[in-house]
Amino acid sequence: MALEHASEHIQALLYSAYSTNSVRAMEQPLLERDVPLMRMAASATANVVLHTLQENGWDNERSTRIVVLAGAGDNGGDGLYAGAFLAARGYDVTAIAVGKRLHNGALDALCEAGGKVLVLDPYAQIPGYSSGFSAGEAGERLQSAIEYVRHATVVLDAMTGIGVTGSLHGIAQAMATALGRSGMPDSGLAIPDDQIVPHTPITIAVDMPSGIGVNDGTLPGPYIPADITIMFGAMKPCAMLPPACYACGKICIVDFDFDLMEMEPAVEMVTAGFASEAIRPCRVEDAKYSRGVLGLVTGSQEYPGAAVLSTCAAARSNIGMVRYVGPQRAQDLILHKLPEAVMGKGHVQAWAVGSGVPVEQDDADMNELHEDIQQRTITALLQHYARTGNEDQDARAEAMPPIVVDAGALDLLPNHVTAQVVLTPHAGELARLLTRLGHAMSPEEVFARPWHCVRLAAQETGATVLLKGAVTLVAGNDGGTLRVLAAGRAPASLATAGAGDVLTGLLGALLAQQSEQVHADAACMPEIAASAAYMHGRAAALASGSDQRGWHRPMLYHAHDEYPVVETVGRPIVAGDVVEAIPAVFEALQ
Ligand SMILES: NC(=O)C1=CN([C@@H]2O[C@H](COP(=O)(O)OP(=O)(O)OC[C@H]3O[C@@H](n4cnc5c(N)ncnc54)[C@H](O)[C@@H]3O)[C@@H](O)[C@H]2O)[C@@H](O)CC1
Ligand SMILES: Nc1ncnc2c1ncn2[C@@H]1O[C@H](COP(=O)(O)OP(=O)(O)O)[C@@H](O)[C@H]1O
Repeated sequence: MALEHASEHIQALLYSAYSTNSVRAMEQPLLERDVPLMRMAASATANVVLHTLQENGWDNERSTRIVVLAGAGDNGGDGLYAGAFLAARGYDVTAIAVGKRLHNGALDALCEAGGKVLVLDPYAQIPGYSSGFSAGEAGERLQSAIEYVRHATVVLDAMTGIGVTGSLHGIAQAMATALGRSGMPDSGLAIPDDQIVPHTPITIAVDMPSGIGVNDGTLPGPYIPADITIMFGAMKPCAMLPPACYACGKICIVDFDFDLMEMEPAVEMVTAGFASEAIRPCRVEDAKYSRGVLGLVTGSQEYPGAAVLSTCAAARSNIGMVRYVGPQRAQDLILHKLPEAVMGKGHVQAWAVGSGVPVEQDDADMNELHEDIQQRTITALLQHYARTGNEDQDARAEAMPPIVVDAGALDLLPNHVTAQVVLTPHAGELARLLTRLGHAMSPEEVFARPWHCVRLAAQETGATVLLKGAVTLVAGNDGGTLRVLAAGRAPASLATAGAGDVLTGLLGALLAQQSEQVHADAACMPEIAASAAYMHGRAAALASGSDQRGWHRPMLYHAHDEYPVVETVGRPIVAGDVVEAIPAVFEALQ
C-alpha cells in the first residue's frame, strides 16, 4: 500500500500541475510544522547550478560569474540562500536587487558567504545598502546590471514567484525587456539535444520564469525564458500550458512531500497508462458489432483525401467496422485503399463528422454549399445533439451515440450540445467557433491564450473541446467542474496536412469502442479525447522515428533521475504514415 502510494505520488509530481492556491494549501501544513522549505529550495537550486556548471565543464569557481536576480518576496529569498551556498563554495556571486526589499535572513547569509549586492531601486530599503540615489544614477545602475547579467555564466531568476499576477512592472519589467522576450515565444528548433549550441548565460528559474502567467500559461508581457526551471513541491500549470511551457525549458521538480493525492490538479498530462484505459480489449466472444462501429461523414468533392485518412485511421484503431457516408468519388478512393469499409448509413456506436467538409462561406457560394449533401447530413445529425432546455428533447439528445465534430462541421454545430459531443478544432477553427458564439477571437489570440479559449468553448457549448497543437489541450465537464487534460506526445513533424483528419478517425474509433462507458457516464469524454491525442502523437513519433515531443516530462531532483534526451528528430512523415503506425501504438499500450 505504501509503495502504491509512493508511486502515485511520483506520477502526480511528474504529470500533474496544481494551481497556486492548491500549492499554498499544500505548503501550509509544512510551514506550520516549521519544515524549512526555503532552505530546502535553496539547497536544491544551488545543487542544480553546480550540476549544470559541472556538465558544461565550468569548474573554475573564480571565473564563473553567478548572478541572482532577486525580488522582494520569498522567491528572492530562495535565490539569495542558493547564492549564499554557492558563494561559500568559492563562486563569484552577485545579487541584483530588483525590488525595494530583500529577504533579510537570506541577504545576511549571502553577505556572510562573501556574495555582493547591487541595488537598483533608489527607493529601496535594504539594510546596509544606501539608496536615495538620483534617477540618472538609477538608469546607469540598471544599464550596468544588464551588461553584468549578459556576461554572467549562470543567472538565477528569482525576481518573481507564484504570488505574481499580470505582467511584470517596474525594474523587473525593465530587466525582462532587456534580457528576455515579449509576446509570443520561440519554442526553439526541434533538433537533437547534441546539436544545441551551448550558450551563456544559462538561465535557471527559481520556481517559475519571471513574467509568465503561472496559472493560465499566458505570456502577458516581457518575461525571461529559462533553460531550466526548478519547481518546488509540485508543477504549476505554466509548466504544461502553451505558450508559457516553452519558456520553462527543462523542468526539475523538488519533492517537498506535499499531499498531492488530496488535491485536484489544474492540468493533467496524459501518460501511456492513462491512454491505455481508453482501449477496449478484444473479448473471446466478440463479433464485429460488439467491438464498435464508427460512422464517418467526412470528405467532400473538394477534399476526398480527408475521407480516406479519417476512415483508414478509424479502421486501424481497434474497432469492428467503419461505415462511410459521402460523395461517390470519396467512396471510390476509400474502397481502393480500404475494401473493408462499408458504404452508406447503418447502425453505429459513434460518429465522426466534418474533416474535409468545407467551412461555411460568408459570400455568394453559401447557397451552393448549403446544397452540399455532406453539410445537410451533418446539420441534420448535429440537431439531435442540441440542448434546448426541453426535458424530453434533452433526454433524447443524451441517448445519442458519442460524436467527433471536426473542421467544416464546427460551423454547423448548435450553440448548446450534450456532453457526448467532442469538438476537435485547431486554433483557426476555435477562433471561428468562439467568434460565432459571441466571443470575437483571432487565431493569434487562441495561440496566446489556449487554456482560456478551450475552457471557454467547453463552457459555452457543453461539449468536450480538444484544441490541437504541439501540446493539445482538452477541456470538458467532469461532474460539474471543468477538467483540463494535455497531451504533448507528438513530434513537430506531425504538423502536416491531413494529420487532423487522422485524429478524427482515431478518436471516433475510441468512442465507438467505449460507447457503453460514455453512455454510463459522459464525464469520460475528456479522458477518451485526450487519450486519442496521446495515441495520435505516439503514432507520429513511431512513424517518424522521433524522440522529439511538444512536452517532455520533468526530472525529479534527487531521485537519480535525468532529463529526457532527444537523440533524433527522425524522418519527415505524411499523415498516411501516421495511419500505418496506429496499430503498433495499440499493441504497445494494451
Ligand atoms: N488531403 C485532404 O483531403 C486534406 C483535407 N484537409 C481538410 O481541409 C479542410 C480545411 O483545412 P484547414 O482548416 O487547414 O484550412 P485552411 O488551411 O484553409 O485554414 C483555415 C483557416 O484556419 C487557419 N489555420 C489553419 N490551420 C491552422 C492551425 N493549425 N492553427 C491555426 N490556424 C490555422 C488558416 O490560417 C485559415 O485562416 C478541413 O476540412 C480539413 O479536414 C486538411 O486536413 C488537409 C488534407
Ligand atoms: N508543432 C507541433 N508539434 C506536434 N504536433 C503538432 C504541432 N502542430 C500541430 N500538431 C498536430 O498536428 C495535427 C494537425 O491537425 P490539423 O491542424 O487539423 O491539420 P489538418 O487540417 O491538415 O488535418 C494536430 O493533431 C496537431 O495537434
